[in-house]
Amino acid sequence: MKILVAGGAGYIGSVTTQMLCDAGHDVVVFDNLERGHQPAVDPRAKFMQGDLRYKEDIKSALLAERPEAVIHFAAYIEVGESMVDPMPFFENNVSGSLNLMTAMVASGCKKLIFSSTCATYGTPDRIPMDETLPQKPESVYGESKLLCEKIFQWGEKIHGIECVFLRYFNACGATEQYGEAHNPESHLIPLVLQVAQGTREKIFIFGEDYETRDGTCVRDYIHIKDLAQAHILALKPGIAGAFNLGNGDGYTVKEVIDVCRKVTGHAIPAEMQPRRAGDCTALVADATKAKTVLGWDPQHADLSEIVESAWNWHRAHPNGYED
Ligand SMILES: NC(=O)c1ccc[n+]([C@@H]2O[C@H](COP(=O)([O-])OP(=O)(O)OC[C@H]3O[C@@H](n4cnc5c(N)ncnc54)[C@H](O)[C@@H]3O)[C@@H](O)[C@H]2O)c1
Ligand SMILES: O=c1ccn([C@@H]2O[C@H](COP(=O)(O)OP(=O)(O)O[C@H]3O[C@H](CO)[C@H](O)[C@H](O)[C@H]3O)[C@@H](O)[C@H]2O)c(=O)[nH]1
Repeated sequence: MKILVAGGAGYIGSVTTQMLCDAGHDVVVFDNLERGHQPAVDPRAKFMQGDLRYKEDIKSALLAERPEAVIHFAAYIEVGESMVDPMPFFENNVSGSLNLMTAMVASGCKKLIFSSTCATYGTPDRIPMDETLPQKPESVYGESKLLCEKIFQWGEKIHGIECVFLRYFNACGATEQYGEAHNPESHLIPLVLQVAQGTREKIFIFGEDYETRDGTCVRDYIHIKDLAQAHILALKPGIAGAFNLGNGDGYTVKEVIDVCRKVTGHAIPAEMQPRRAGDCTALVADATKAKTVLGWDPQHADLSEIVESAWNWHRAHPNGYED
């Protein structure tokens, strides 16, 4: 298939592009490079620099390329940042998505796969979390993603654009070629690995007073190769709706740091800090629907293996994509 990947120069987009190319798809990456890296774009894909906030950029890209499907990763992604400076999240995530859907209608593209998130649920009433839970986001980031889902649902109903919402839990890990290089970095595992690499003195733990087994937040960490695989499966005609993507194993922040200590052999000093605004207590997936409907079969569920893949990438690329 011919596929346009919006945000394909970013972390999850780069690995998904790599795996789409491996599977023989014809890929066009559309990215403004504000948070992504051109060297992270698989050379087998065509690269187009453009910004979803500018209607004409995406409309002309879709009219020129006429992809059969769009995979949409392009967004601002940090929960903490969204609680300090909220409006850019609505501008980029919501109006960018609105412009994308408008351009898809104009170009006749009938399939969208959207990077949604477990942050759209907020702290759930029960764990593990399936797709029937109410969506009550606790952060601006989560709210912005929920608004996108709603826009896309109307696009599906009225314009017949088949929409898949992949609600990821916490993406992590790397392939040999592509890994996580956000600047500044905010995600737990790469920050912990920076301590092991000696570029950061210690890791701050945001909150020790949550109602969890050791007081720190619980998350479900999922390898980006497994995430990427779900996008490929979701391309199949007839697949639509929301799918939670996680392993179903919850790890506290302290447990993640311990796994990183074992993998790296580094002591990794940690210091307690107050809670970070917008963080939910515990988010763990029930991915039964993805397994049964998509045929999704995650292959890299072991957290030590995930951390090891990230550690290998960071050691091979100590300056991320800046070399
Ligand atoms: N990383 C996670 O754990 C996680 C979890 C759940 C959902 N998600 C979602 O997955 C998607 C990808 O996340 P990521 O970690 O790869 O993020 P990322 O920041 O690495 O990648 C996002 C990419 O989109 C591009 N982009 C942003 N706004 C753009 C715009 N207006 N026009 C064109 N390009 C634009 C950036 O330059 C970047 O290359 C995001 O939508 C995010 O909300 C991520
Ligand atoms: O220096 C740090 C960084 C993070 N954490 C904690 O580690 C956990 C994971 O935090 P991340 O920043 O790595 O990930 P988030 O769970 O905040 O967010 C990720 O998953 C979300 C869904 O929950 C969103 O989709 C978002 O895009 C994606 O970045 C949280 O409890 C956070 O408070 C720390 O204690 N110290």
